[in-house]
Amino acid sequence: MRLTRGLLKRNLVLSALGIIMFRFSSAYFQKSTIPAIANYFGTKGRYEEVNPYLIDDILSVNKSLSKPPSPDCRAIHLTAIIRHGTRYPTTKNIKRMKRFYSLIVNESKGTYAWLRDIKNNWEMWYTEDMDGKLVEKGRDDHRHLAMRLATSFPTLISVDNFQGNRIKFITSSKHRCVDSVEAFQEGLQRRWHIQDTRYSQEINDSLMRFFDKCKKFIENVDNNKTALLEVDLFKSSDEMKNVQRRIAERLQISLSDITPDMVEAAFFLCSYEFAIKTVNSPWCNMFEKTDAQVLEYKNDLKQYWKRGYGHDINRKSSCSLFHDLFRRLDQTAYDYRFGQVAEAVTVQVGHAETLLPLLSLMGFFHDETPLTAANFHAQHGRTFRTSQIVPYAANLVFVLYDCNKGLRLRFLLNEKPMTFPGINQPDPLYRTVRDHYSDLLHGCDFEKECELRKANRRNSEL
Ligand SMILES: O=P(O)(O)O[C@H]1[C@H](OP(=O)(O)O)[C@@H](OP(=O)(O)O)[C@H](O)[C@@H](O)[C@H]1OP(=O)(O)O
Repeated sequence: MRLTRGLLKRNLVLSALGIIMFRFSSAYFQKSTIPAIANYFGTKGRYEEVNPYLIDDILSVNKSLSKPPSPDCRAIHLTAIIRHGTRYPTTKNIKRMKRFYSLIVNESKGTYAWLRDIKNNWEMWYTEDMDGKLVEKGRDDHRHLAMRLATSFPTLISVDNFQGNRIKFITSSKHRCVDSVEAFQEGLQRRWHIQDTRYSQEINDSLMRFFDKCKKFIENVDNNKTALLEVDLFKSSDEMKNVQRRIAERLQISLSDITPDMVEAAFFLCSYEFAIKTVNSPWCNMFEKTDAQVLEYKNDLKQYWKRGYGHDINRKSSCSLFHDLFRRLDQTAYDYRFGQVAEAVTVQVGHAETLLPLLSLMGFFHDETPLTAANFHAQHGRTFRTSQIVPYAANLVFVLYDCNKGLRLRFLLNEKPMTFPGINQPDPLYRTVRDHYSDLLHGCDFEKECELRKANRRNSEL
């Protein structure tokens, strides 16, 4: 009897050790497939790099998220504004990637092992029809996000609310967003083990692609070649020239062939192979950390001047989404006081260029010194770092609570609590937030902000 008990104990200890070793080795393996430059991919970065704990357990949640501000508080509404999941490159970048790959195959004389690997074992598998479509990993991004949010906010993201049509879905018309919403709904169905009752979604580009409807943005930024002057200046900066020179030397290709666009195409190949296939491909060995920091800054300059603080109209074009958010929160506050909350949850899916202007309008990630081509070295500590703000499936979550002392508003970015700029307390009273943004709430009129002045209109009519 004692012998059996001893054997049982030994087996239990051995199997526990086996589980620990397996988890350690699989976590180690997963981490070892992560390129050293994975934190510099900007808007082409994985969500997992922003929340590394998800690498070990994709359904892991931060318990503090679901803890109400105080025991007397009850969550009454949640709005989530989410970027689509991981996608294929756009056609523009697939063309560049193809050009660079053939340059390597036909011209490179370099002898690095990773270079031989690219030339002998890697095949160009991207095709132009992929054009930014959602990939399977991108569906998983949204399925898992839905499951985590349902775990964190079970009284709001619930079967009853889902089947009672109190969870509303709104999306950009782009296929990557429509497919992301469907994946989000699949995630909820899996979480609750319910059959495939595909939920409807509202396609609303006025909300999720407001930048396409803002004449002043289209005229002054989208179609204005000088709007991204700082990006162009940085592409011919010494920092970029040094990256080009180092890449040309590693590849043993003429420097004149290694343009900034070609270097970025190789950088994107590394980021897409990793984001789509979770492969640390030989493309990543082409870059050192210093190269990646320069290419990250180039992308941040593009986002800053096209979607962020660079031009006022970038953030003003998001006035429609800003007002829509606070209209929903106000409506919930009213419904809750006088009856049942009709819309417990709103899930809105858009793009990096949906989230960044809204974050800028609300004052998040505002560096004292503007990002320019000339201050790359001074901006190493910048807060406007898209790698940390808008990876695939990035999400802004606003949760409204009813508490004894009044309504409170919690804000989470990528499942991390954030304080509103200028309101240095977590879960502030909702009226404090409304007071803080009163100028925007009483102004920020989309039609007025986006109206072309007569002079501009005369030019655009010429
Ligand atoms: O460099 P690409 O062509 O990938 O740029 C895309 C945008 O991707 P991002 O710059 O954000 O990585 C894409 O944004 P997404 O959030 O939908 O991925 C945008 O919709 C697409 O039009 C391209 O932006 P661009 O400003 O037109 O280059």
